[in-house]
Amino acid sequence: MVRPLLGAEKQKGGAPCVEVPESCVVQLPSKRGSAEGYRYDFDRVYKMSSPGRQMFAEVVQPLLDRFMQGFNTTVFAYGQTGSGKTYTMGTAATFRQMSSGEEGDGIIPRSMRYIFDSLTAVQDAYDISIKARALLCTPGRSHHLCMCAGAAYGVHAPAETHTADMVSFIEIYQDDIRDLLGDADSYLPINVRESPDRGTFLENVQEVEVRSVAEVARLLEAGNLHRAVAAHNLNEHSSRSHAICTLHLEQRRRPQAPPAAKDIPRFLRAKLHLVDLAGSERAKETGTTGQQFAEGVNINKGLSALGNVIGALSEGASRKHIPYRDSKLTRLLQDSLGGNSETLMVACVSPASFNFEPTLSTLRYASRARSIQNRVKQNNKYTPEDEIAYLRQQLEERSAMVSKLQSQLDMALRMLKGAASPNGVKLVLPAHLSSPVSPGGITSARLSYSGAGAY
Ligand SMILES: Nc1ncnc2c1ncn2[C@@H]1O[C@H](COP(=O)(O)OP(=O)(O)OP(=O)(O)O)[C@@H](O)[C@H]1O
Repeated sequence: MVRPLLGAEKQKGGAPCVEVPESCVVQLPSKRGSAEGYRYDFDRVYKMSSPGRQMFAEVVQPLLDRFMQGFNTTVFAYGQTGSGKTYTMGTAATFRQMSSGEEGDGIIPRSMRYIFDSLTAVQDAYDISIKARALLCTPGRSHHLCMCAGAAYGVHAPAETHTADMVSFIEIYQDDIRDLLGDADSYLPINVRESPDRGTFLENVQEVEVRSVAEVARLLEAGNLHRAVAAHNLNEHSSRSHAICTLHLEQRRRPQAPPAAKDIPRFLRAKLHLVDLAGSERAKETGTTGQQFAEGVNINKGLSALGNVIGALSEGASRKHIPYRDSKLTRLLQDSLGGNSETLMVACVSPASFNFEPTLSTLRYASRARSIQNRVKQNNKYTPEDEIAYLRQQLEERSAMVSKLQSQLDMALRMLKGAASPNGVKLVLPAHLSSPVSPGGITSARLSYSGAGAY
């Protein structure tokens, strides 16, 4: 993704130096100005101010379709500070942008709307219930698709399935994972764990249930308020952490599914990581000191660990050890980088001539990543433990709903009993409703009135 030259870059004397001669090619001039230059081929290159709609339709949407068919998916933006990662991902989208839809929207708002719309459309057609959960935790125009072939299903979540989403939104700040929507006072450490079924996952993160784009938007907007951001010479709103928004989707065929739906997988589970990395930076150019300088050092350290993992993976089977454990970022993205995930890397670059070196480095980085071949599989294994966890969750949800209804009814009854009627209306309650309501009272409660006039 090659963003436009910014006003501040023009003022600094920057001239455009990135060429896009074809839709899949990026060129940089040679450092000495000879005709040779540097040329890189990618799956697709965008050079425009509002690439959102086209880029989403061409490269993100097909991945989301696979995600809804049970394949793990990752989209991550990489590039130097100020190159347009947050803009491209749409990480800082407000509630309004996320839920209404605008031309300049980035990948995250578009993805959320697309996923919920797709699931809702299927629900309308087939009477499917959709449920989402939100889980939150701490810390170009060029891109590369590392995709592996796999059997695709024509329709995802067809008739009579139950679906559930869980979103997590975290930041990794100075190699510390922080829950962006969780309880800031929580003392429980957030750890990266691994399991054969779930791959890498986070322990001790809060889960919040969501059922619509609006609910996810509200959570992500709130999470963004907690994200570490600061101004420096190259970006007024520079992200000081890596942000990872994760959506977990589970689809379960209903027992009463019609015979036509019997050949669809009984169970599908997949996770989608949407990652806005902090940008690589040089203190000489950003002019950072003190705390911001320390942040920059940590950002570069995490990115260098990521570079080492990509480098090792690009060597293929000859490389036995992949240094995932060198940083929390690479541990958390282990599946995305070299495991069971279809991954899209969006390499963001500035066109300004004075950013030549970081741009060249980003293109080299993306070019190496392009040779990585992941092995993906559809996640459709359904174990007895899954069934137990599902039933337990259903039970907890229903108990919570009953408690909520009880307290609402108790409150309403107290208000009714305490109110004095101006025209002599007397409220008569059944005896069992005179005291706080029992669970059985919810279905049997009836209010009756005696006396004249409306209350
Ligand atoms: N495609 C684009 N069209 C117009 N402006 C853009 C585009 N991409 C980025 N910008 C502008 O460039 C500036 C830097 O973008 P952004 O904050 O997304 O960079 P970043 O790579 O996330 O930086 P950092 O790593 O410091 O967080 C912002 O002012 C943003 O509005």
